[in-house]
Amino acid sequence: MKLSYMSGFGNEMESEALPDALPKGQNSPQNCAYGLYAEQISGTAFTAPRATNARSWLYRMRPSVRHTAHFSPVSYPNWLSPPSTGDHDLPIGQFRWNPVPLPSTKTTFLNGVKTMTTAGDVRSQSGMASHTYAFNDSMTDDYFFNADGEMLIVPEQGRLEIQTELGILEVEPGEISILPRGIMFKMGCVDGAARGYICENYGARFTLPERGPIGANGLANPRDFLSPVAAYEEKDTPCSVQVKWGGKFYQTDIGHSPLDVVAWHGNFAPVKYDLRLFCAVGAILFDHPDPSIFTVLTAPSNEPGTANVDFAIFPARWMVAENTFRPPWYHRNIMSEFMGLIYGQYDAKEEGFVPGGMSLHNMMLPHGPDAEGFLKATTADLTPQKLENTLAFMFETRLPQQITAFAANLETLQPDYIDCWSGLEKRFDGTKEGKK
Ligand SMILES: O=C(O)Cc1cc(O)ccc1O
Ligand SMILES: [Fe+2]
Repeated sequence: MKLSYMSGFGNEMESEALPDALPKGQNSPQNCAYGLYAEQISGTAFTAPRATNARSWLYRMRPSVRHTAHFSPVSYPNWLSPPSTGDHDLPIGQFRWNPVPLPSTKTTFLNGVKTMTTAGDVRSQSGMASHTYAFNDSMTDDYFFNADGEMLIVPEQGRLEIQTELGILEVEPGEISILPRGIMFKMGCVDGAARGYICENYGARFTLPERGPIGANGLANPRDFLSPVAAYEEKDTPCSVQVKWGGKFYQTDIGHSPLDVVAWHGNFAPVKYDLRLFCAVGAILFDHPDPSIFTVLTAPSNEPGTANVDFAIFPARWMVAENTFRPPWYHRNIMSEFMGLIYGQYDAKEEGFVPGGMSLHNMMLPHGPDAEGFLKATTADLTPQKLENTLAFMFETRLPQQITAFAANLETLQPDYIDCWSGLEKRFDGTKEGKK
């Protein structure tokens, strides 16, 4: 399906699926056109500063409150939120997993989300969770919203059709989407099966990082973010709305589709972004900058420069640095790094980190290129070289990430991951050249 989008990040947009469905010059007229109800959804406190204030006005067939009186509990046992309880004796360490297998039975998105790590506290609205998803069945009469946080969706396999209150997005591997907190949607899979990653952000919303001396352009450019145009679903048959709220799940019945928004305006809207449009900036003489140079989106905490969670990528790019160890240096990091691979090969790992796979290098735990990668990088001819067909990413948070029991027991966990560094022998032998 060829879909239309509106361009920009965080700017005011407006869209109507029927002519003149949007009120002119005001938000809440005595009567809205077409007999629609006006409803505001706010994504920040009413009084948040203008720079961060986010809300949208929705003109819909029925107000969202038109559902049965009760929310009854439902269970998605593999979708977890922090703080993790009872998991405190889980091992720390460097972890790497092969991809979760695609489901062999009919599985919808909500059943296909599996939490790998959690950080912070969902109820105090700080921290994040890293999930994988794998599903093969589209949601039809059930809809979902996440009151706990926004969801950054990173497909690795299979296109997604995400029908939201504000319109429809199609998102393919190489693209990402942010589904704001509270916005209702149903998730469809276009290609039979879909797999990928989710960062559920409980803190302040993702925004674009400051560019500092980089200037007014580069990195993720705002015009490349796309929001959907209004598209309503008129369906007057029994449906169900599932909710994630306070780390738990609930459902309520509703006699119609909640995606009945005919027109909307505002700056609180789903977006998608093609990571291949990221304008990478890097070293053009020697060394390589910290990976923060590849930050696509950052969700700030109250401590300046110290993100609740950053989303960084390692895209195709030229490597030109002279007399330089070009892959990531060995490091220990106060922030904790959950990584995934969308396609290709990551330059710090010669093997073992595969598309759909995941790794976790937690707070202050050492890591870096594997032994083979080290050998290759220290003997390479340092001509300009293009890293082609590669796209890895990192969810990096200031908080430690606790792995879930699901992740610790996943059959795709690589028990011998640590061995990828065991070939890094002592090369010091008292001579300046070191042992070869
Ligand atoms: O661990 C990783 O592979 C990600 C990473 C890359 C890099 O170039 C510097 C630091 C860092 O954490
Ligand atoms: Fe790292």
